[in-house]
Amino acid sequence: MDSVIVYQKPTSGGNDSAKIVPSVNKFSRLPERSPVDIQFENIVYTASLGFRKGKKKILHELHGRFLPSQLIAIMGPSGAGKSTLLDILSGYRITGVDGSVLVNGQERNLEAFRRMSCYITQDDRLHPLLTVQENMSVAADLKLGVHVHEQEKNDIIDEILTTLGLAEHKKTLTGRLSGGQRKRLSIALELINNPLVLFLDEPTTGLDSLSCSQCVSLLQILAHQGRTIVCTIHQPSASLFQMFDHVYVLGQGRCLYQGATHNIIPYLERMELPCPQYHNPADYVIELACGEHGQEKIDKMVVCTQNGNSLTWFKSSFNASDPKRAVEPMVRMEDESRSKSKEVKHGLQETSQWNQIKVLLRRGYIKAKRDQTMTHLRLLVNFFVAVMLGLLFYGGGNEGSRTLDNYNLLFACLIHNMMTPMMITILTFPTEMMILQKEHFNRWYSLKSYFISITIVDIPVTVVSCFLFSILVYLISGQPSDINRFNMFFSISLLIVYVAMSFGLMIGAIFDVVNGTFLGPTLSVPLMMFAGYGVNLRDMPKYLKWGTYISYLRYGLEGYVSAIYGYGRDVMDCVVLYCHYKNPGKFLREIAMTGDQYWNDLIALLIIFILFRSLSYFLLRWKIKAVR
Ligand SMILES: Nc1ncnc2c1ncn2[C@@H]1O[C@H](COP(=O)(O)OP(=O)(O)OP(=O)(O)O)[C@@H](O)[C@H]1O
Repeated sequence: MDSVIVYQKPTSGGNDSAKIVPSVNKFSRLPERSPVDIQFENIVYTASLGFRKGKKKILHELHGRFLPSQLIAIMGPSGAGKSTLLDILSGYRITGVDGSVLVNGQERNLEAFRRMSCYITQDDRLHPLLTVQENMSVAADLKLGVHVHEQEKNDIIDEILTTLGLAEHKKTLTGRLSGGQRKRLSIALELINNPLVLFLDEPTTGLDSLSCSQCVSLLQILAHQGRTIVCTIHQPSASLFQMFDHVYVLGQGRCLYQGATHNIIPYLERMELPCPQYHNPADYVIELACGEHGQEKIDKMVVCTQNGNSLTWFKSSFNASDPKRAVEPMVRMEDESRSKSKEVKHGLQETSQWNQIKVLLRRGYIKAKRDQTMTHLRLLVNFFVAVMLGLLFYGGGNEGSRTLDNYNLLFACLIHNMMTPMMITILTFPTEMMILQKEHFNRWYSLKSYFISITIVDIPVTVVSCFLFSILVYLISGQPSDINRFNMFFSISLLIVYVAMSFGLMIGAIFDVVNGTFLGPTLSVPLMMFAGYGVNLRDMPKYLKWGTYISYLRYGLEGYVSAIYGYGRDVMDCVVLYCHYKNPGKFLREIAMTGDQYWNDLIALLIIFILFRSLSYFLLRWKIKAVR
């Protein structure tokens, strides 16, 4: 039966959270599949503390059962293991985990389970440069597939946004939404494919009390429609606490209470730990879990709940030994997942790789258009640096007395083309990585589709900014008026930019912004040393020669020199009495370059680019698995 959802559109501007007033509004998209009963037994989580530092047991042989159509709170003091338990139940954390998770009475099939569940992280990992509508439409295109008609997708989006009180913010950029609105959008995005199970890590953190109760009452409604909704929550107010149907209290990685919310007071009385009058039971139970009333009280509670195994305090209507309920839905669930896998052959994702790439390219294009750093600033920086370098070395390109200056200019161009794209990638990718982890785990797209799309989407801005830089520097500094030489100069610049970006991607995929910003330039210094600029390639000590083969800057510099001075360039002008290097051949001999290595350098750069790109893909794949 369809249930009723309760949000009314605000009537005028101002703080909308104060105006989302319950009203009658039908949320027709009820779960079409059977409800999900989650049971877990003997869950142990052991975290590795690092090389030779041993291990730490975080969760201790936990048991528990979460029923469908209930809003469940995992509560406990900070560090009790709430997020860890949620990660394990959602299937996000798989390393270091022992014990079993049962879905409708049968061992969980992680793939089938992921198809019907979603995980909403504590920090709202959203694309700030997309509007609410754009975010929703990308999610719909990725999660509903191409067989769903556009109009149907829009109806679904409208319904969800209206339900969650976001309809009037459709055109607002996500970055400008309030904390509560962002939280609701995070939920809205995952509701698009109508999951049966929702896991939310601290959905109320950072929200004011009204937004908190709105968020929880929304979850309550969604749960009562047949979904199983599990949230971690820190220390709810008394009124918020009452909104949950079921509570699971954790302390020191063990279960102190599991049962209906209204049974917690009788439970505490039975334990001879009565909740003081006028005291919020949630506060009191957290005090107990913290050990404020003594360690023996914690131990006593763990024994009484059998570490989560006891079902005594579940609501009275619950019948644990209903075999029909335990098996039948699971059979249907398996059937659904089988029939689904017959019609969709895209791995865990709902749509084909081609569609994923298409949608991600569309999203990438919108982001690039609005991005101040990656697009506008990048174009501006290239323009200004090119003009400044051009003016500094004005007209020196064909002047025999300034050959060494011109060589310095080529090196400066090399460093610019390396540093700017590398640093931008190192600084921006870790934020993208957080969103990628969430969206990839929630099966929006495969890593391959994501990687292909970020490689393609950046091409126009990269090519335009590199071309702008190259042509300005080339013309202002008076390099040879030869279109072939310019093309050679531009091609080397573009390859250096791409190699540097891939290098930045490798660092950004593994390290955070702080470590990445340190490592990027630090690792680039030896590469500069081996470029053959300070110490030329002939004078490089034998035992360090290998460095010149692996430094992509060496191929860049050699390629530039070949483009400008190689291939039989004529003697240059000389406006003073004596120009030592007016003969390009003499200059090339002096810097130990032959000037005819352009194609070798180009191929070497291409190979390094392909190598770095492939490596960054594998590092990304490894990182995504390693965090789990
Ligand atoms: N990979 C890890 N290595 C070492 N310790 C870990 C690791 N993961 C979790 N822990 C520890 O396990 C404990 C539980 O962490 P968890 O994040 O689950 O707590 P929590 O109850 O969600 O806390 P909070 O409410 O503060 O978020 C903490 O003491 C944490 O330091």
